[in-house]
Amino acid sequence: MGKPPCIVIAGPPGSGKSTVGPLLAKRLGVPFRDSDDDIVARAGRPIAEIFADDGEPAFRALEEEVIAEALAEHDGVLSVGGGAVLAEGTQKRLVGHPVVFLNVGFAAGVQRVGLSTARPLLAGVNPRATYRSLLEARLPVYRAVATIEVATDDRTPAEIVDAIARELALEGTQ
Ligand SMILES: Nc1ncnc2c1ncn2[C@@H]1O[C@H](COP(=O)(O)OP(=O)(O)OP(=O)(O)O)[C@@H](O)[C@H]1O
Ligand SMILES: O=C(O)C1=C[C@@H](O)[C@@H](O)[C@H](O)C1
Ligand SMILES: [Mg+2]
Repeated sequence: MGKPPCIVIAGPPGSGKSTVGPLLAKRLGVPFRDSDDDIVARAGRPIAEIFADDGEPAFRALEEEVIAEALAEHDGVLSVGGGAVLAEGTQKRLVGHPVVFLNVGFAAGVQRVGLSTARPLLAGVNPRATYRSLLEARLPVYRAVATIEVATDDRTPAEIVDAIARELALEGTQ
């Protein structure tokens, strides 16, 4: 038997992918990876620096590459960067994987991201407006790639892990 498809965690910045992903992996007793960490390790520079030095298209190309590798070889939970699912190649590669969409509303999301410069997409003149339009524009994309959607507002990371584990078990019975 081949390796089971890894569980993918997607969602906008501040939805908690890097927080919930490791907790879910721990609960399931499997390894965890985060595509943003893989990118930083490969480039040897922080994400904001890659955006500034090489531009967003170069970042997106690297992102698609590290995710393709992780999907092929990783046996566990993979959190992907907030914009990763916009790439058509990644959308195709996600088919057959359980994909969890961590949804977050504007108010909770703004509070969580704190609109720091570590997130280059939100480092412009009006980060709140940018964040609002990013949530709106991406919502249908997250929903299209996801097999499970979990609301994260007013839930602790532990409660979110419980909800995902329940949904995954249900999904596994279909
Ligand atoms: N359910 C939650 N309730 C309250 N705070 C949370 C929750 N989930 C995450 N956080 C906090 O929100 C912040 C952002 O979370 P995290 O870094 O996991 O988001 P992310 O989805 O990985 O974002 P990015 O796309 O920028 O990598 C962190 O400070 C984290 O502790
Ligand atoms: O939402 C996005 O487009 C991004 C989210 C982060 O996870 C990083 O991948 C990067 O800052 C871009
Ligand atoms: Mg993250």
